[in-house]
Amino acid sequence: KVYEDVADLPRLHYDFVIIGGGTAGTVVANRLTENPDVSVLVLEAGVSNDGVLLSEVPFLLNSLLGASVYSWNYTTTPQSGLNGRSIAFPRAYMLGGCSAHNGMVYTRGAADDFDRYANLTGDDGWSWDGIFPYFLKHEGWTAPADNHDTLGEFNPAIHGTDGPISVSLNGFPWPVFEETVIQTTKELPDEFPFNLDMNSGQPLGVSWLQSSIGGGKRSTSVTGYLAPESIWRPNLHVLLHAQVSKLVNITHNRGKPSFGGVEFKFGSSLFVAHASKEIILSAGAIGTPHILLNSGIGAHNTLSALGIPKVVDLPSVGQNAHDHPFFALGWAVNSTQTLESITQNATRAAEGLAQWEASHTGPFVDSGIATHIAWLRLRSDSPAFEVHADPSPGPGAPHLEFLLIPGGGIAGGISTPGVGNFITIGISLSSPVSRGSITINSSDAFAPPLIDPGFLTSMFDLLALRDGVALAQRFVSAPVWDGYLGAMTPDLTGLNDAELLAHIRDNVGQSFHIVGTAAMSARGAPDGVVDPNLQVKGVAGLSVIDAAVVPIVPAAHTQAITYAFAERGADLVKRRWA
Ligand SMILES: Cc1cc2nc3c(=O)[nH]c(=O)nc-3n(C[C@H](O)[C@H](O)[C@H](O)COP(=O)(O)OP(=O)(O)OC[C@H]3O[C@@H](n4cnc5c(N)ncnc54)[C@H](O)[C@@H]3O)c2cc1C
Repeated sequence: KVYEDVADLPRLHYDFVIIGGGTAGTVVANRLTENPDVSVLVLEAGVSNDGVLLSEVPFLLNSLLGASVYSWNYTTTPQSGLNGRSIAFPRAYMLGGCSAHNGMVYTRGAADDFDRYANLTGDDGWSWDGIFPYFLKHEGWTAPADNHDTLGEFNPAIHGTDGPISVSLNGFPWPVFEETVIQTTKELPDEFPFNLDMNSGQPLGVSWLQSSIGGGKRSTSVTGYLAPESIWRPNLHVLLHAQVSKLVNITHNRGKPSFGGVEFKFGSSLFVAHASKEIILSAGAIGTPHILLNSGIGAHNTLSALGIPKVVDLPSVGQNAHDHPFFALGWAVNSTQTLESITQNATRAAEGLAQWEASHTGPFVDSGIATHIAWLRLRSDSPAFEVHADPSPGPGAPHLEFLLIPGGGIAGGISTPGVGNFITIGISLSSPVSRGSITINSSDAFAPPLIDPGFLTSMFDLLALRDGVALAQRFVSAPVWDGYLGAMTPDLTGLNDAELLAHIRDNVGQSFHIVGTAAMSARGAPDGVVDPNLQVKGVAGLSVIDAAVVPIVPAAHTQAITYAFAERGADLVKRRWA
């Protein structure tokens, strides 16, 4: 049951306390409470997602991201790689976490990404073959909202059909743009080959977009994992508006410190929830290291300077923060068939929403983020490789991602060229070298952490994005774009190299895929925060199960890996307590 008031919560003692009811936390809560003898409390700082239309309707994504009530409203530290800019850093503040608040793009990454995790951790369970069953387990493939013929748009053999998270192809067509993209794969097949399904572990090429949407509605970790059949289990309690500050009640268990309690604030009062078996941190790549640091788990020097009592010296906590830097190119087009036909036409927008409300069909069933995604490698003679060795995990993994968007002014306000009709190629660096950190500068556990994703601090990242700009221009140079494509907006064609690099630094944003801040590493490795079983090193009875454990960001948007890792993480916890 979901509780909105701590006074209604039946008790404060449970077998497991899960911190964060987000993408991963709800998966773990569901799986652990499949055993009726196990009791679980989920503490979620944010608000309810129940009936939040902005979250349910895929096309309202921009408004959702603009609504401060559903966000932690973070801002990064000044980014030296972005010419000193600080950028807004949205993170969901609601049940379901980022799954209720994200762009819904569903991509798994390259098999090479996962095989590298297996090598790094010495645990084959994190390899592509080890994780693949967990992709199938969480996924429930669903027909698109318009029930169009999907033959040739995906490979059914690699998708799950019975899992709780709906995944589908777009359910509203943009035929002129879609045909132009597909024709490009025929005219430039060596550089931009068609790939039937980018989620096979071999993503290279151009594929149709897949999203966590079912029946025209956003599918979230709440609609999937806290559906009525699980949320009414008597052994599962979820408390909203409960912000965790730190772990408390230290004892010792076989020579290791162990925390028996979780301190949280409800209203203006502090409470402690007790876990007799394990505390599971699922507060995400920002919240998890923040709570660890507040609890005395981190670099001793930093903690001492702030007067936080030291519990375990784990210098990797909060380090290794990284995301995919994102940059967009836009062009005017000679067609009225773009997203602007809705976003710049109040009558059509109102009709679209009314159609969605009546039948869950029409343009509002999709996010508008893309029709296709291209995953591409840099040329082997790229100047980027002169400043850094190839950071990609193998030849089957991309360096760059293109979101192919039938409009401008898309999610997050990435490109807002003004009145007219536009298309956008969103360029994201899939294999960033830059690293930053999540740190604290206060002993007040409720003070926000310092978020430094370290964007473009490596020259490799800047040069690779510059190659991305050239590749995007190459993409739209295929003959099929003649007569359709208008002027580039803003026009970068006249910039010299130094001006282009400066323009990239001035305009790069995030992809919202931060990971790595409580990274897993091999047992006995000097770095890392959790071992391959996701237990915090040097602490008893404490695990991390969320995107923070991913040691290197995959060439993918990060919700699919988070679901899959959470499913495996839940299995590991269950096995420990079987
Ligand atoms: C704006 C945005 C767009 C995105 N778009 C996509 C996309 O299109 N496709 C994709 O694959 N991925 C996308 N992502 C990334 C993806 O959604 C995340 O990587 C993934 O959902 C992270 O899951 P998580 O469980 O680690 O964290 P979250 O889902 O963020 O869950 C953490 C939860 O913990 C709660 N919490 C944090 N601190 C505390 C505390 N102290 N006390 C109590 N509760 C706390 C939070 O409120 C939150 O509910 C996007 C992310 C964002 C922010």
